[in-house]
Amino acid sequence: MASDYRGKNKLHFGFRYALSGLKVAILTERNIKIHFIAMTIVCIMGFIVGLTNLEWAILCLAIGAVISMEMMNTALERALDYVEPKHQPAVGIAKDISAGAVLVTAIIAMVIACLFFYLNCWHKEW
Ligand SMILES: Nc1ncnc2c1ncn2[C@@H]1O[C@H](COP(=O)(O)OP(=O)(O)OP(=O)(O)O)[C@@H](O)[C@H]1O
Repeated sequence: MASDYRGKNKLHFGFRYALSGLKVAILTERNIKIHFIAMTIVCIMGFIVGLTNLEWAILCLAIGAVISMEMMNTALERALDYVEPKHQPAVGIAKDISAGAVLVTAIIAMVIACLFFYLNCWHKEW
């Protein structure tokens, strides 16, 4: 389909490939499924405690950052597995750093979510 992609429908095909990547990531990656479940729980809790518009915007950015980072981590892992299937310390370090980036983003998102829930539960005039 390379010729189609290079043709006038480039934008359409680019979007289709991106959606297909998202679908593969959700279906095949356990961690991404966990992130989506966590996102659903956080959103339900957000509705329950009544987050403000600004809090929702910040939370959406944090959730988007975690899921995007996990997808980039998956892409890197797959590319490295293809390029270097054998055990190679440099590959291990690259994968660990990439996984560390996901962890940092996920911790920050969790802190933001906990802070908003705390502020809305204990410091709100009901
Ligand atoms: N080719 C390799 N050479 C050296 N170490 C590797 C290699 N592949 C994986 N590792 C080590 O094993 C760890 C797990 O790698 P793997 O590719 O299995 O990721 P994963 O467990 O599927 O990660 P995730 O849970 O994020 O999908 C890496 O973080 C790295 O430390």
